[in-house]
Amino acid sequence: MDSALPPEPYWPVEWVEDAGRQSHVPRGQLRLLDQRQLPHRTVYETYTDHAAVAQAIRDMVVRGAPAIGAAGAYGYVLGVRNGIPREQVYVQLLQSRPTAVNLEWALRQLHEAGNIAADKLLHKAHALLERERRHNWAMAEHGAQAILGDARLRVADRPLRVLHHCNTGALATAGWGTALGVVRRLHQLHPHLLVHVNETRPRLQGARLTCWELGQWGIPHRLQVDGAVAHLMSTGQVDAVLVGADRVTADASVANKIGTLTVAVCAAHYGVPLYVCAPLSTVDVQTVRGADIRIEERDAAEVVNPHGSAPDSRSSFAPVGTPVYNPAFDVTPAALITGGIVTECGVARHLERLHQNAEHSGMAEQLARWKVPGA
Ligand SMILES: CSC[C@@H](O)[C@@H](O)C(=O)COP(=O)(O)O
Repeated sequence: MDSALPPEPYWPVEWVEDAGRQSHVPRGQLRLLDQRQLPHRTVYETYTDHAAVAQAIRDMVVRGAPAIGAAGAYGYVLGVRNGIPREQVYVQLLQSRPTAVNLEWALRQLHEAGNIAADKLLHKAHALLERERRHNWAMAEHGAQAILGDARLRVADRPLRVLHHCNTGALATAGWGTALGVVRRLHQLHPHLLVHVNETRPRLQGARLTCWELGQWGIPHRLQVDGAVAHLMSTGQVDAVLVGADRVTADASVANKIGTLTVAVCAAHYGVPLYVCAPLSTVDVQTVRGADIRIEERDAAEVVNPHGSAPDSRSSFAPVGTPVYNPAFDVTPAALITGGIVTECGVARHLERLHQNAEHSGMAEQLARWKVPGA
């Protein structure tokens, strides 16, 4: 496999340099693809201050754990460039969304670098994004090989059928993708593939974004409502489940988009292997148990109106004023992750290999404390 990540037709998070001469003050702006408008409109917005970036993350202009990490890093650069106190910039960005650890991880890389100049911070943000993209690519290879090597998944006379929840493609990662990155690589190696796409209520990341990306990549797919999962599995229509993660704790619990736990329970019940695909930047060993993860609760409008705007009597599914509970994520315990956790260093069933390959010295120590399913 070529080690260079192929270019994407679109970059959801990108720093755009201003024309003109270089200076020690980083010129340029952050450009985000407004994911709220997909699949029908491809609109880019530009950002020159950190508060607007924090708002864009909150409003899900950009979403997906690694992508909000990258956007947050560039937001931090903008804040420092604009002379705002670093602590204020850090806290404001950090508070934009609480569950995905990648945002905190990326912000800390910059905030803990000390009082360095904004142009040096910009280099760090670029390096961070490049590294995430490379890791996605490595993860795709590990995941695809693991699935092709999984004896339970050897099918000859029909497509290999994988189920995916939410969106974990290039849009969610600012690069190749995590779980969908594995799907992309799998499709290159084994084109006889069908992806069952969960629509992913309430924000419909599956229907709007995953179907859009799979369509661009030419990967066969079919959309279903989230409630169809048990039926699909009970009728033998799913060979494996692939999902991403927003935070993986020390006990290998996985926070991911609401509905993942339902998929995992069904998969375990019907003996369908479930793979979680996440870079090590999503592993948070400081959080010991899944129950300790802070789950973001979002606005009621998202549940009663698929476009998320304040519902009126015409746009609301439910009677106006209906009380709503809208947790954005749930937590799947390690016992239900029956395939493994795919990272850029290998599949977490094989802990020894993870240690050997861990790129960063500190990571090996962290992984030693990480209890991995099946290890
Ligand atoms: C590579 S993305 C992994 C997760 O971030 C993804 O599965 C997810 O839950 C995204 O949630 P979102 O609320 O759209 O940001």
